[in-house]
Amino acid sequence: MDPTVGGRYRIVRKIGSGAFGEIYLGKDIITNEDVAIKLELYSTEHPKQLLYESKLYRVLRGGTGVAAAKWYGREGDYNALVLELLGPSLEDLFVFCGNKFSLKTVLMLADQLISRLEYMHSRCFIHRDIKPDNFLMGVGKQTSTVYIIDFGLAKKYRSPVTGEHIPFREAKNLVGTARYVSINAHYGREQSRRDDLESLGYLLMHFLRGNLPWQGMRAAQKKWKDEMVFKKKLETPVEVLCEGHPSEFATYLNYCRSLGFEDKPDYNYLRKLFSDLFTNQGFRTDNIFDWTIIKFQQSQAASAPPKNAPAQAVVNCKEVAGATVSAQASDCNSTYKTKNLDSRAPENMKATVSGVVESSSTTQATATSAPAVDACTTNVEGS
Ligand SMILES: Nc1ncnc2c1ncn2[C@@H]1O[C@H](COP(=O)(O)OP(=O)(O)OP(=O)(O)O)[C@@H](O)[C@H]1O
Repeated sequence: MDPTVGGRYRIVRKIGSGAFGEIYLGKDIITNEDVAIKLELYSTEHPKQLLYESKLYRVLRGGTGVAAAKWYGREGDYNALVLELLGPSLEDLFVFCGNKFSLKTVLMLADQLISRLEYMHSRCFIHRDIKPDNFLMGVGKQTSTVYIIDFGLAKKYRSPVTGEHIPFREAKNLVGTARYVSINAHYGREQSRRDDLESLGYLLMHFLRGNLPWQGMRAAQKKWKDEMVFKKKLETPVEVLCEGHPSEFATYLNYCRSLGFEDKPDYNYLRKLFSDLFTNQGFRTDNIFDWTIIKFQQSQAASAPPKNAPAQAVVNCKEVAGATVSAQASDCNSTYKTKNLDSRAPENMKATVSGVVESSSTTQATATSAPAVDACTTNVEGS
């Protein structure tokens, strides 16, 4: 195909892939700015997926932690969506940091992640696929900002005009990623705001603990594996899941699980829960994440024999490592990428001789459960 998209964005190289298409590093030939270009074959089974996502980007436009969508259209055999280029995902960074984040990093992330969900919910949509791969750090001046991506499974949960909530339903197919979905989603109940927040609770515990009790389950079929994950999730009391960690995490999860289907979550309460803990721990709001420190230590080790005292290192790393992380991120995060790009193959390609292994891959919505977004887009933008 033509290496230029929309007459303005030159495709440079592939940087990722997902269930519905591939993502490329691109360059705006007018401004010279780096961009991300998401491509979907026009004749795929889900030909409207990228169009749907482009509409979500329009609905969410202008929100903190939402990438700017620059262009959407057809280019040859492809649909293309040009986006602001972002940095590494929280999954990349989690692996980079040795499959664990410190309490400080988790609390700094929690604050932003709750706000991302609150914003999306305020625009009438739920995400339905909360997982570490779907949060990316920004680049340049935004290296400390968490961005929310992948709106392929997002669903309008209320009318932007009347405020009417979608009805409660049961016997729905599982939508999302088994490892992180809420218990209600496992039961086949229609998801709402509470489910995004409960998923976020599992994600935070995953970061803190380094794993979740229902990880790594094996079964011959994905359906059975999901059942095993569900069973283990049900059998694990919140207090056991959060054992050895500050009680605020159990409070968070119990609160999410206690919400009714249509309830508006008290986002301020949840943020305060974690910000009070942050303060009580004596942490400082300095945007120094675990990966910032590791990058700083690596750059120190590479340049000179490290003689600095640890305290000195922390003081310096904000300036120094901030720049380093930024430089790496704009180079498409090669430093942080630990996964083979092709490891993002759809679930059915991951079955092994011994069966399906529990992983963090997404279960896609069926065509009927992915709603049309046009009405909301028009209304939200018109309101
Ligand atoms: N704006 C962006 N800048 C840089 N990289 C991006 C951007 N958007 C997405 N990516 C990368 O491309 C990958 C695939 O993107 P995305 O998750 O949106 O696609 P998908 O086809 O919906 O994938 P999935 O199978 O996870 O649902 C992401 O994991 C991320 O690494």
